[in-house]
Parts: sequence; C-alpha cells; structure tokens
Amino acid sequence: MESQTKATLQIKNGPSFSGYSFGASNSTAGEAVFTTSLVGYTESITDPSYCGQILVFTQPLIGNYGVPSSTALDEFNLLKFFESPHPHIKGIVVSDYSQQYSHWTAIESLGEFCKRENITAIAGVDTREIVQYLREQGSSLARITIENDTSVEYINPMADLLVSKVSTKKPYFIKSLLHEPVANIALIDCGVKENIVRCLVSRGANVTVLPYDYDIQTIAKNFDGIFISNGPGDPKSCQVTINNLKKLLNDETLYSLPIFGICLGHQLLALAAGGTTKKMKYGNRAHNIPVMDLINGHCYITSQNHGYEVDIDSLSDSDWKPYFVNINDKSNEGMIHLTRPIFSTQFHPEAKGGPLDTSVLFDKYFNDIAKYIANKNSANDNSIVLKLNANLAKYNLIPTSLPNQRILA
Ligand SMILES: NC(=O)CC[C@H](N)C(=O)O
Repeated sequence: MESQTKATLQIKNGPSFSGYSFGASNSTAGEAVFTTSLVGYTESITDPSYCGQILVFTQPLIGNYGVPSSTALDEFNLLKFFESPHPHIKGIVVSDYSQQYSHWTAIESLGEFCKRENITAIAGVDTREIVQYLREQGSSLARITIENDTSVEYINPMADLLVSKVSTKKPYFIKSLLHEPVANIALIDCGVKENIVRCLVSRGANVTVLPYDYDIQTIAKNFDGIFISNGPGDPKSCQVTINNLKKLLNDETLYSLPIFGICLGHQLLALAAGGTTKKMKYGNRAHNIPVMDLINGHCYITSQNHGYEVDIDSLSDSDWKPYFVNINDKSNEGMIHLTRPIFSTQFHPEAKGGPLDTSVLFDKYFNDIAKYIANKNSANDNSIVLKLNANLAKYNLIPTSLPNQRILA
C-alpha cells in the first residue's frame, strides 16, 4: 500500500471534500460534471469531449479492471481501447479507488495511468453528496488541490475554444480495408472519438479527417458524405465551423450530399441551420439514457455525454424536424431534414462505452451515401448498394430488427 497524499475537491462557492490523491501530483481546476455510467472509465477519460472538465463517477468502485494499452491498434490502425491517444480531462473524482486490478487487457492500474498522463485524481470522497450538490446547483467550477497547494485558480474552461485543443492539426486519412471502398467520407474533427472513425471505416468507407476549421464547403463535392464529430465545450464558441457548415448547407449544388453529426456535431449543425443551443443544468452523462425515435415511436437506450442542448423549438419554422427526444427530461436528441439526407443525434450511436442499440444509424447514413453515389453516377445500377450490403455482411453489421424494441403508444 502506497502512503497516501492528501487531496481536496473544492467546489467554487460550495462545499469541500477531503480525500486522497491517486493520480498526478499537481492541483487542477475545471468544470465539475458527473457520469452515472457503471463501466467504461477508460473510454470516458480518453473521450476528448471531457476536455477542461473534472469528472465525478457515481459508480462507487473505480479502477478494478485497470487500464489497457494506449498504443494497441486494430486492423484499421485505430486505437483498440482508447477514444483518443491521450486524455484531455482535467481530473477525476471517485469514491473507492481500487489499486488492485484484474482484466485480460489491463497493463497498468488507473493510478499509474493518471500519473503517467498527468491527470489529477482524488478518491475517498462521498460522491453521492457531491453529485447531489451538482444536481441541485448545476455543473459548477471546481478544483482538486493536492496537499495544501491552493495556488490553482478556478477557471471556466467553457469560455475557451476547446475544440481547437483536441482537433487534428493536419488532415489525415484512414483507409478502408476493402480493395474498392464503398465511399469517401470527410470527417470534421472537433475532438472525434476513435470508435466513430471505426464505425465509418468498418463499413467500408475511406475517411479523411479534417481540422475543425477546415473550409469543408470548398472540397465537399469530392466526397460522398460529410460527418461532424463530437467535441468539447460550448458549441457557440465554434463559430468558424458553424460558418463553414452554413456555407455547406446553403450550396445548392450540394443539396443531396449526406451529412451526419453526433453530439457537438448535432449542436453545430443546428446552429448552422439557424437554431439555438443552451447550457443544461447539469447535462446528461450516462450509458442508459432512453430516447424515442419520433418517426417510428421506437425507444432506444443510449450513451451520452453532453452539457449543452439544441433548443429544437428554435427550428420550428424550418426544414428540420426533431428526430429523437429524451424520455427522461424531454430534451432534444436529434434532428432530421425534411427533404435532404441530413440528420444528427445528441446521443452517441457509436457507444464506447454504452449500448449499441442505435448503431443502426450508421447504416442509415451509409444507405443515404449509397443512394447519393448511385444518383451521382446517374446509374440505375445498384452495384454500390450491393457492395455496401456485402461489406456490412462481412463485418456482421447487417441491420436486423433491433433487439428489445419497445413501442410506445
Ligand atoms: N460529447 C460531445 O460532443 C459534447 C458536446 C458539447 N461539448 C456538450 O457538452 O454539450
């Protein structure tokens, strides 16, 4: 047993919680938010959308399955276990940290990982009380101080353009394993999770990942689909991307180009379409959030991590309609264009962690793409669709009827 270093979680204008440090030796500050996910701490900690935040886990025991290799790659050369090469999160807060770990993928403890990656981590605090406070007061600024170091100031990370910290600096290319890829997709990287890229290449697309401020509208015609990723911060701070998306949406020559956005991507698309977004009281971060598809009434359990929401009423006089709604708090969970192949979701169909109930939305996107390519080639020939289906079969991704569908009246 290592000797314990004192750590304190202090909420600005709020209570303090004393515990011990099991991560980096420096104090830290950020926005305190909580997740009720039971598993998937590695995925959450490496999700770039948590940039600038201190994450409180309500699951009381964290660390018991260790941390896998951050460099292990899959067949697409994507990270096998991590959602980005390095965490951008400011700190983590857990009740009971398990130094002992056991899992076939684990190579180190969570504490060793946090020390190596310079993530401040506190344990031994009553996370139930912290979360009760955050639910009542809303997400708050906080800091974790180590020993008696109170030099670190509270900072509001949401005031920054966090996307610029996590987006790729240069375009890069992820190649499909297929000899003849089914599509070429341009992905606007606002802090993309690795599994989103995997969901695209594993369906047979080549993916070109572009920086968040790339003039997408100037090259969009060279692609068969545009994807807008998740990412950290206030969507309104990402004005450059919103302006580029406006130009993309308003270009008549691109009216039939499929577009799909997830989480921040959904919010940016809504802003580009003329809608508004707002900050939620404490957001939704969990792996079991029910949403309803407003087109067919089906209910799905989804993975979520967001603190802002689209005000869907702001788009009521437009060509967009709500696609999904949150069954718990009635917040908007997606939108779809009335006539064009464009849709977006607030939740995460790629999961990692969380359920795969809505992964079928990637198949919907690929079907939109297949139709677009077939039209573009002005062919009656449906070889693209056949190729796509063959590829889905290869990866066992044929959309079947979804499991456990609950039809609401
Ligand atoms: N996961 C995300 O893309 C988060 C989007 C945005 N930063 C929010 O908190 O609402």
